[in-house]
Amino acid sequence: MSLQIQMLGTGSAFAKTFYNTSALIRSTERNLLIDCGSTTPRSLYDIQLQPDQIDGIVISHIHADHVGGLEEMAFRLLYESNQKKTKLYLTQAIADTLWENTLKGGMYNPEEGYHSLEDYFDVIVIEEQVPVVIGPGLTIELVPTLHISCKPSYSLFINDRIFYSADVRFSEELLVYEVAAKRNCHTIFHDCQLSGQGFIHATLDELLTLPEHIQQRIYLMHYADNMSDFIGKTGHMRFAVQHEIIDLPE
Ligand SMILES: O=c1ccn([C@@H]2O[C@@H]3COP(=O)(O)O[C@H]3[C@H]2O)c(=O)[nH]1
Ligand SMILES: [Zn+2]
Ligand SMILES: [Zn+2]
Repeated sequence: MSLQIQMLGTGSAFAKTFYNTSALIRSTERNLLIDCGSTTPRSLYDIQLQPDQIDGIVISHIHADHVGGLEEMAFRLLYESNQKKTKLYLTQAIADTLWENTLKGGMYNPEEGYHSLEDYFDVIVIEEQVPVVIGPGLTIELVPTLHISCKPSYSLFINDRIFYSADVRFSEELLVYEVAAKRNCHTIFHDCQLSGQGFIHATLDELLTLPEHIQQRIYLMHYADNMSDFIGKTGHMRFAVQHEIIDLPE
């Protein structure tokens, strides 16, 4: 079973030379999008992938750099792809707030029969910390992690062996004990704030405190436009490169 991840974007919320951080998991039978930020539809256009070629979208939290492209995806499926609905994987906490506080403004249209998230997406509510089968050889698990204290936010385990942080504060406990020791993840995609204090994201300095054997598994993502100033200064960690396709071991 072949599994690949293609980084659709590797930039922070405010980056202008990189798209918002988002990834495409490509398994033999499924294309699963992790997050769909404001710039994600443009990135999909670059790689010649149409919205109707995406089998599902999993949402980590509702900042615009992670969900700002959902309205375009849904409207294009509706008006350009014969009312096709894509699967939307999220927790109940995210589902409630995503519609009421983010999408309803542009998408509520009772005259045409569009009242809720379910009118646009095939909504699949998933429990926290319960692996869900997406397709043959592909499972995901959403685990609650700390980003903005008042907002629900999740990181992902893919097939239990790949960790994708989305947006999190640095947590040595999570990375050393859960991700590395307990789950023995071979590949880690982690957000990285390159400079300044990390109030809501992991900073490069914090990630550099991790042991070498964990750093070696880390691809840095969600970085700012000055990323090139930090090439060679990331210890044993690599920068994920936009649009690169990474083969994931079994
Ligand atoms: O309490 C807050 C709320 C937001 N912000 C900024 O807005 C951005 C929103 O997307 P993000 O989560 O990728 O990154 C966030 C930060 O850059 C912040 O610094 N502190
Ligand atoms: Zn973000
Ligand atoms: Zn965020």
